[in-house]
Amino acid sequence: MKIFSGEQIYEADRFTIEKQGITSDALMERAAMQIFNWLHLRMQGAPVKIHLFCGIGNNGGDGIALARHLQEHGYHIAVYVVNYSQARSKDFLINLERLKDRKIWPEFLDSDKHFPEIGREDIVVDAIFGIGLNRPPAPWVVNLMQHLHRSEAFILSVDVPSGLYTNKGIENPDAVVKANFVLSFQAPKLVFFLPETGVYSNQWEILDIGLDQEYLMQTENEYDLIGKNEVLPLYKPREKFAHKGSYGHSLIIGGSRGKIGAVHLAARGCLRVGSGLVTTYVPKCGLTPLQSNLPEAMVINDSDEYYISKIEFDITPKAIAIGVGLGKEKTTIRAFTNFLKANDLPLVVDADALNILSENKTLLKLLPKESVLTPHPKELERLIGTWKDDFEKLKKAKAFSKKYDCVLVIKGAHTITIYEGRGYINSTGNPGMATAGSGDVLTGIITGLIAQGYPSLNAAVFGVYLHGRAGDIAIEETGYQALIASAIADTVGKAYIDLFKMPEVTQQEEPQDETAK
Ligand SMILES: NC(=O)C1=CN([C@@H]2O[C@H](COP(=O)(O)OP(=O)(O)OC[C@H]3O[C@@H](n4cnc5c(N)ncnc54)[C@H](OP(=O)(O)O)[C@@H]3O)[C@@H](O)[C@H]2O)[C@@H](O)CC1
Ligand SMILES: Nc1ncnc2c1ncn2[C@@H]1O[C@H](COP(=O)(O)OP(=O)(O)O)[C@@H](O)[C@H]1O
Ligand SMILES: [K+]
Repeated sequence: MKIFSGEQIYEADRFTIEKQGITSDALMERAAMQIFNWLHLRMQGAPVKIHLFCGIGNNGGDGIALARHLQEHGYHIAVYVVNYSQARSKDFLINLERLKDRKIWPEFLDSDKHFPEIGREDIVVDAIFGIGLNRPPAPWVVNLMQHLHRSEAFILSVDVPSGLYTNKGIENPDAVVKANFVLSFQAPKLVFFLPETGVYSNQWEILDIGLDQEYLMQTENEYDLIGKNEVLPLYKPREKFAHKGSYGHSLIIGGSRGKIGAVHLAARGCLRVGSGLVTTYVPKCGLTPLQSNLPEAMVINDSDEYYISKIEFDITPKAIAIGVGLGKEKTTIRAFTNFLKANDLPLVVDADALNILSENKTLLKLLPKESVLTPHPKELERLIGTWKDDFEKLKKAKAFSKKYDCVLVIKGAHTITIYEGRGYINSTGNPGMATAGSGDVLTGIITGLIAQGYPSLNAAVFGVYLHGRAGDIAIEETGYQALIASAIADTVGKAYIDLFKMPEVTQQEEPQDETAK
C-alpha cells in the first residue's frame, strides 16, 4: 500500500475536487461521514459522552461536521473549538454555520483557564491539528493536550494524532496527543511506523474518502507499506521436478565460543525458508552442537577452536550470511577482511560483521553490489552516525544505501528496507519478537531466499514479511513473553501457507431474490 507525503495528499485533494467536480466541503463531508459510520457501528447509540475538540483548520472542520452527524443520531456530545488562530479555513466555517443552524453552540477555548471536565468513561475526539501542523502549538494548547491525557478517556484522533508533523520529528513530547485510535484518510501516514512518532498512534485504520484512484495509482511514492498483497507477487513457487540443487546452497559464517547458537538459529531459518542445502562455517567448538541439534545443516570447521580465524571453503554457495555470533577478535577481523577481498558471492551481513565494517569503513567498498545489511538501531547508528530524528535517520540510511549500493534492512517494530531511494515498511511482527536470536533467524531467512534465486531486495522485503508473520502466528500458541527465536524459524512454514489463505469473510445475509422462490 502506498504511503504519501503531506503535499501529495493535498495534491490528491485538489485533483479529486477538480476531476469529480465536487466542492472541498463535499470531501470534508465524506471524511466526516466515514468517521461517523465507523463510530456508530461500534457504539450503536450508546449514551457515552463524546467530547469533540476541533481546531480551526480542515481537521477541525472534520470534527465539527462529525459532531453534526453524531447529534443527528442522538449521541450525547460536547463540542469545543480550540481557537488557536484566527485564520479559520473556509470549510471549517461552513461546518460551524451548519452546526449553529442545528442550535449546537460550541464552547470556544483560547486559554488554559477553563478546560472542560472529562470523565474516564467518556470519549474524546481529537480534531485539533491534522497534516497542516507547521509550527509548535501554543503552550495553552499543549496544556489542553495534557488535560486530555489526564482524563484517561479513550482518545480517537482524526487523520493524525494532533501535534505530529508529517515530515519532521517531535520537538516536545508533551505537545502531541497520544491517541488510542487514529482514523486516517485514504492512506497510512509515515509517522505511524517510525519508532519516535509511532508510539502516538496505538492503533489506526484507513478510511476511504474516494480520492481519485488515477492520481493515487500514478503518483510516485517514496514509501510502501508491505502486506500480503505486496509480497504475493514476489513468491516463487516450487517446481514439480525440482531437486535440492534447484533451491540453492546457503553458507552461514559465524559463531564464536558461547555464541554457536546464533549460527544454529540462522541456519534453521534458512532451512525453513526453503534453501536446498545449508552449510555452516564455525569454529571447531561449533561442530558437535550443530551436528547434534540441527542434523539438516552441514558444518565446515575453522582451524581455530573458539573463533573464526580463516575463512576457507571448497563449496560454491549461492548466498552467504556472515556475522551472527561472530565476535570481534583480531584474528576474526583479519579473516573477515581477507574474505571480503576475495568474495564476490551475494552477501547478507549482520551483527558483529556490521560492527567490524563500522569500525573499518574502508571495508564497505569491498561489499559485492546489492549486499543486504541487517542492522538493529544501535548497529545502524555505528554505520551511519547519529541522527536528530527518524526522518534524518531515513535520509542518512538512503544516502548510505546509495553510496555502497546495498540493501539496508533497518530492524525494529516496523522494519524498513531501504534501496534505491525507496523504503519498504513491514507490517508484520509483534513485541514478542524482541527476544534473543530473532535477528539471527531473519538473517538465515533472507540468505535462504537469495539462495533460491530471489533478487536481494525482494529477498529482504519478503524475508522480513515472512519472519514477522511467522512471529505473529507463533504467538497464537506461546503469547508474547514465551516466544523464542527457534519457534519463529519453525513457524516460517505456516507463514508461507498463510500467504495463500483468503481473508475470512464475515457471513452476510444475501438479499432474498423473490423471483427465485
Ligand atoms: N484528502 C484528505 O486527506 C482530506 C483531509 N481533510 C482534513 O484536512 C486536514 C488538513 O487540514 P488543514 O490543511 O486545514 O490543516 P490543519 O491540520 O487542520 O491545521 C490548521 C491550520 O493551522 C495552522 N497552524 C499550523 N500549525 C499551527 C500551530 N502550531 N499553531 C497555530 N496554527 C497552526 C496552519 O495554517 P497557517 O496558520 O500556517 O496558515 C494550518 O493550515 C487533514 O488532516 C484532514 O483532517 C478533510 O477535511 C478532507 C480531505
Ligand atoms: N516490537 C517488535 N515488533 C516487531 N518486531 C520486532 C520487535 N522487536 C524486535 N523485533 C524484530 O526482532 C528482530 C530482532 O533482531 P536483533 O535485534 O538483531 O536481535 P538478535 O541480535 O537477538 O538476533 C528484528 O527482526 C526485529 O525487527
Ligand atoms: K487530529
